[in-house]
Amino acid sequence: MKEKGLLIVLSGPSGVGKGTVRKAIFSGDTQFEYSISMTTRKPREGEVDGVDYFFKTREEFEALIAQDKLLEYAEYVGNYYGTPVDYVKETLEAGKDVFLEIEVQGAKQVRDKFPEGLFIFLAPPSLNELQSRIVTRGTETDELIQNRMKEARKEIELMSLYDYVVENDQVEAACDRIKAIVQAEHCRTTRVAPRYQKMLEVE
Ligand SMILES: Nc1nc2c(ncn2[C@@H]2O[C@H](COP(=O)(O)OP(=O)(O)O)[C@@H](O)[C@H]2O)c(=O)[nH]1
Ligand SMILES: Nc1ncnc2c1ncn2[C@@H]1O[C@H](COP(=O)(O)OP(=O)(O)O)[C@@H](O)[C@H]1O
Repeated sequence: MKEKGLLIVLSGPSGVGKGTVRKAIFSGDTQFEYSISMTTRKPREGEVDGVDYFFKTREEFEALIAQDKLLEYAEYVGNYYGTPVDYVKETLEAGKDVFLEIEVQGAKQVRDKFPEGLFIFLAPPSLNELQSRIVTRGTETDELIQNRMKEARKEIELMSLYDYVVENDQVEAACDRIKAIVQAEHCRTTRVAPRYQKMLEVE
């Protein structure tokens, strides 16, 4: 039987650079499969349906919730965001590592369903730097920026629920740390030993 893939959850406050780091990881050769989320948020300029997100109406999203089609979902700054469960399960079963980039409420739900997942918190070098990244991105109004900073403080307090904290000081350095953590997780005794146990049983 094929060994199941690893579920990797990258979370952290809005504006810390999750999207940037994730895109950098997926721009090169990668052994991960990215799970594209569903959202009721309107597309930003340049975002493509089925690439950045699956963009849904609230009615469509609520139907997915009712049909149990989401591994987790959360309402964040007025919009729904959720992870399609079938894609995640099928990809893990196929032995591939699945990479989720989600906010903290969703990460907590995934932790309950997949305690064996690898939970990584992306942290900003400082709160000032976080705010200036959100402002520089220029996609939010002043009111939304204040909302996101309030959320960010609550999220940083939940850091200790994660297995690892990666500081996003430099994008490339953060990517390298994430890849190194995943490599180490693949070598964890509790993951590898069952395979050897099976070998011993056969021989
Ligand atoms: N719970 C959950 N959060 C998600 C999902 N997809 C994206 N998010 C998070 O929702 C938040 C808002 O995302 P977005 O509107 O794209 O703005 P961002 O702050 O630029 O990433 C971010 O923290 C994302 O990581 C998902 O499927 N589930
Ligand atoms: N390591 C970094 N150093 C400086 N700026 C960064 C870094 N990582 C991301 N950024 C910038 O911060 C802003 C927010 O990044 P983004 O990936 O949209 O965050 P998130 O997906 O967490 O909301 C963007 O303008 C991005 O270019």
